[in-house]
Amino acid sequence: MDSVISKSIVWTIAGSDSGGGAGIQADLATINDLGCHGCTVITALTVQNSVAVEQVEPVSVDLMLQQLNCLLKDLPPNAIKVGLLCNQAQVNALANWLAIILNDYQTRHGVSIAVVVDPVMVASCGDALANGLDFSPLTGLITLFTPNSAELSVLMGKPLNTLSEVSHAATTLASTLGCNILAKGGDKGGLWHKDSAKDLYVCAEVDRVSARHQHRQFMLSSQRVDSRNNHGSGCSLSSAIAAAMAKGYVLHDAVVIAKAYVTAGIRDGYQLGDGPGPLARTGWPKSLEMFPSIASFDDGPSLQAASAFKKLDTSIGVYPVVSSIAVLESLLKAGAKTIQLRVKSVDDPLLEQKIQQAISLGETYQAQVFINDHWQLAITHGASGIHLGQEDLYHADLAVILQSGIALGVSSHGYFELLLAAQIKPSYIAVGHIFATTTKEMPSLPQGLDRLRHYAELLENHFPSVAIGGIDINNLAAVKATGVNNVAVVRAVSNALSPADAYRTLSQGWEAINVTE
Ligand SMILES: Cc1ncc(COP(=O)(O)OP(=O)(O)O)c(N)n1
Ligand SMILES: Cc1nc(C(=O)O)sc1CCOP(=O)(O)O
Ligand SMILES: [Mg+2]
Repeated sequence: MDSVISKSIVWTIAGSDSGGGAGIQADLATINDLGCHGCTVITALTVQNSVAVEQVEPVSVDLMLQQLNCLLKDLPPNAIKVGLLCNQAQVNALANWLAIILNDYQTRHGVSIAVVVDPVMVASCGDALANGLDFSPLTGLITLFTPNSAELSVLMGKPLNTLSEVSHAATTLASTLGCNILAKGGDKGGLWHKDSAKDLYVCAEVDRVSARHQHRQFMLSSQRVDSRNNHGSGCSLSSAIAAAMAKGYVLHDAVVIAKAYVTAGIRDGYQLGDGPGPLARTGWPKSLEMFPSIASFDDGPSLQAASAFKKLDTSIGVYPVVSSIAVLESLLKAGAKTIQLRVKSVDDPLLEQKIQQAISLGETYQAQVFINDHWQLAITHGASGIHLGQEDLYHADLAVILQSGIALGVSSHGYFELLLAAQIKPSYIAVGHIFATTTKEMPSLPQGLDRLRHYAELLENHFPSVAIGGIDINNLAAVKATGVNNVAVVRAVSNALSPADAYRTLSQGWEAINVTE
């Protein structure tokens, strides 16, 4: 019997690099390395090695369209990366084709296909590949456009020497092309920095991410790797973004995954010819150190803490999140040593009283009581900890919480938010929602167990991890098998006939599950 392997499909519409370091060849290496299947629509044959581009021969528009139509019949894409387009006829034809196909997919299947466009103009050896193209026919069809500083400058028709000039240009381009922009700073333009590889991410509108992270500009900085073996880094970055989106990651996550992938690839890159060598292929990024730091590049606050928040006194295990003081007390009696009070009604007249009672019960039962959201009241009444979501972080005074010596837990929903949370150096990081939940409306989709495994691995040896969302006795073993350290539960305990019994069963179940490597 044929084995059934389900792989996301990424198309790369780009030029062949006979030297194998960039173009279609780098795209395929990246797409395969990140666990997707790559299909190619070749726009040009380039005659090049690591030192020079000797010839560029565009394919005809007809041949480009034949490749697109042939693939569409049998291997439809989950995401598309566009690299070298050689002439205006190719841009126009691709734009017309995409306009019909993307619209058709949206109407017939309710699916939007991500399109990542890397406007290739110059090879890493410095030789020109394409020039003077007008990308405006692609307006409204692109998810992310990824020019480097030199390309952005050509597109805007003026030099961009400072960060604010780059930001202004990227914002203008985002609005004219109707897309998000990743302005890359690797090429010694206005974003270049000798110690860090900085990219400016201009988020216009991104599906399924917190409203807090929309319409924002972020500076993504990775440690600059001092290597000239970076041939194909732009191609690898854009195809890695497309691959991550094909796997269902939101754009914010795809961008940081791709940046980590390229940083690791340059770190281990190697020389083959006399010019810049290719990136190493290091697989799905698993080490937190490879990921960029994220800073606001607009009027939003940058999430950084001067030092680490208090370490947890004990490991948590099953972490009940409750709204009722009666339930909280019954769970403390049943042996819960870490618990959260989560009162969401904004005008609850008993809010402060409930917080005081919860904290005092925690003292009675020698348990850590975390207070959700209400950080000032938590400090005033001496809680063990505070839990804040990504949105809450923008209202809270992290310096004051740090100074109070109280533990801080932070929520995250994907790689981007996990990195923001990690920058604060909290006491634990929660990742959610793992399964569907009715407890709370979420902008994001459920993360699922495969992603939880990635997050748990990324956080290991850095921060305790907590999984939340739809966790109950039926999926407890599968959740623990991901390597996550703790689980937070709302309905599985609070909606039970006896919350105390439900807690005991979950907690004993959790402790009894042996996780083997
Ligand atoms: C352990 C844990 N994880 C996540 C959350 C959710 O926090 P937040 O995103 O701020 O949402 P609200 O709970 O405030 O609705 C949590 N409370 N606890
Ligand atoms: C409060 C909360 N925060 C989530 C997150 O993903 O940040 S999911 C969630 C609800 C969890 O409830 P239940 O265990 O009933 O599914
Ligand atoms: Mg909150």
